[in-house]
Amino acid sequence: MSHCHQFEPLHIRCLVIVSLCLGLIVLSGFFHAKDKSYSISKSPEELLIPSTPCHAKTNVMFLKTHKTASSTVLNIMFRFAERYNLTVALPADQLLHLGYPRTFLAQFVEDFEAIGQNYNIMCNHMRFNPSEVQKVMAPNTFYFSILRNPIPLLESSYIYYKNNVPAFRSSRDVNEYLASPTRYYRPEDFRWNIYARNIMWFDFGYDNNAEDNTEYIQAVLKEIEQNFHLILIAEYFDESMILLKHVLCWDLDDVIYFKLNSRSQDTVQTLTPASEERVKAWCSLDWKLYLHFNQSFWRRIEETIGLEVLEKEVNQLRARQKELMEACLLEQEAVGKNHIKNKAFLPFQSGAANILGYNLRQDLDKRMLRICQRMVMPELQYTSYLHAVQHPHKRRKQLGLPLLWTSLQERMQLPPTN
Ligand SMILES: Nc1ncnc2c1ncn2[C@@H]1O[C@H](COP(=O)(O)OS(=O)(=O)O)[C@@H](OP(=O)(O)O)[C@H]1O
Repeated sequence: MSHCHQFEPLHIRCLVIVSLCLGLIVLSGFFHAKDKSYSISKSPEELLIPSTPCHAKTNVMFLKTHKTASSTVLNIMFRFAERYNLTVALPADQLLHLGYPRTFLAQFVEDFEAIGQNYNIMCNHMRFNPSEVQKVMAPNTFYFSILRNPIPLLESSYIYYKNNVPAFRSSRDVNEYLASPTRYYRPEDFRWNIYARNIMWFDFGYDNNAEDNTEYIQAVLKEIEQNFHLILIAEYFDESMILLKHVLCWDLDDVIYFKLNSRSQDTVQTLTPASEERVKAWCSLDWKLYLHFNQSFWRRIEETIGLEVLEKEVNQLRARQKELMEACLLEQEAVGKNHIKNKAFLPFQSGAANILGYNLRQDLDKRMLRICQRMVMPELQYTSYLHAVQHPHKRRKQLGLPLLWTSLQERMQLPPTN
């Protein structure tokens, strides 16, 4: 600073620099006025360019399809709901899903009779039924969903539902099942066999055993395009999050995530090339659904943000994710079910899968603990927790997990619910 007093031009330059800095600080405060729940360093470039000049959309419906990375999206949605104090359309009473696999009805939502069409967020599993969803969600709601390549999806589904799906139970492994699916699959076993064929088609509300007919498929694709504003692709999860963030006008921080509901590598089976081809034929409705929306996903990127911005922002997302993982996690990765120390964070285990979870660092202060807990909170625990917060007078959901709610809450050190 002493240089500033020596030479007049330098003095003026210093003044200009100081006022510029002050201006920047004020501006950055203005553009980032929304409560940032954790502070991750921002580059000077980011401070100069306001990331959200538009208005964040807060009425959002996410159709949670099965085995498509949808639990990670649900966690993002729940955190967003908490940040803005939004009302979530949660499963009623002891339901953990919105009536799935029954076709959705508004009465499956907790307190629908009292709250009516005033929910902001809806994202638990359901079988889509637009007219009933519209009774719950406001007319200006944004609808989106996610699809995954049916080949890895079927393998994931096979392992996860191994013990429940008759078609899976009676085959030795996924390759054997795919070698002659009709030997194991009986459409009459409707309740469980939905996971064994065209599960995404079913989740969108259609008949997963329908004939593969071009006219019918085109009609369904058109209807989905009318009902949904955006369809994401699990294989391009980070790209999907960036597109979502732009379309919803959310902050980058809103779409930072830790991968949830993944499996240990030793519970993944390898499909033979022949099996991969068979999935395309056996699940041809899902295959066509996926091909169609994979194309429109990339078209949408080109029409909106473009590949250059996409790449830049995907890198930013990964950098922030890494920062947050270092801040929150004991190990820098997900760990097997037997290595999860705090059983309150144990994800629901199913079939032959070892579903991974996370261990938090021991030295987190209160604020970071709150943030990190939410990043790793599995679907059922988070659903149950939000249900208790939103509906304090209702009976708490019995999770069927080893812990009772009270000890779950104590161990997670979550804030009181009323
Ligand atoms: N971010 C991200 N990117 C790519 N893939 C991801 C991501 N998050 C979760 N996953 C994978 O999604 C599978 C779990 O899907 P769901 O959470 O939808 O399953 S569930 O229906 O709710 O049980 C599960 O797949 P499998 O591991 O093959 O079973 C997860 O690994």
